[in-house]
Amino acid sequence: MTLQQQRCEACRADAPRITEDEARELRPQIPDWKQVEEDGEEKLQRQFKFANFAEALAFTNRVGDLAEDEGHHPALLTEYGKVTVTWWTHKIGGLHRNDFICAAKTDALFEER
Ligand SMILES: C[C@H](O)[C@H](O)[C@H]1CNC2=NC(N)=NC(=O)C2=N1
Repeated sequence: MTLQQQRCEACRADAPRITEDEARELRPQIPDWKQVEEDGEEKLQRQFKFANFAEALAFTNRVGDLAEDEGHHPALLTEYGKVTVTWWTHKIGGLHRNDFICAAKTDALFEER
């Protein structure tokens, strides 16, 4: 199954961080995302461009709905014509498979907008 077809699992504090090998295998499915380190935590981040603020806000709310459906939540920065989405797993202070699934699902929302 592709990442977009998978569902997030309930993340637990003792959940395993994604391994470098797994990440390397999954990255081609989310080519527009970059892996960043912030406050010592690995995160996935992508900036989406829009025509104006209203479209950026509409997309923001759809990502919010996705987050609620999956029980997994991003950081969202909404600006005029831009939305920066950052996924990581707070409980483990780093990246879990869930974050790759949610990044792929976020791309699907952008593509079907
Ligand atoms: C109780 C609730 O399910 C947990 O706090 C969830 C909520 N959403 C979450 N989102 C993210 N990104 N990481 C988490 O660890 C997390 N935990």
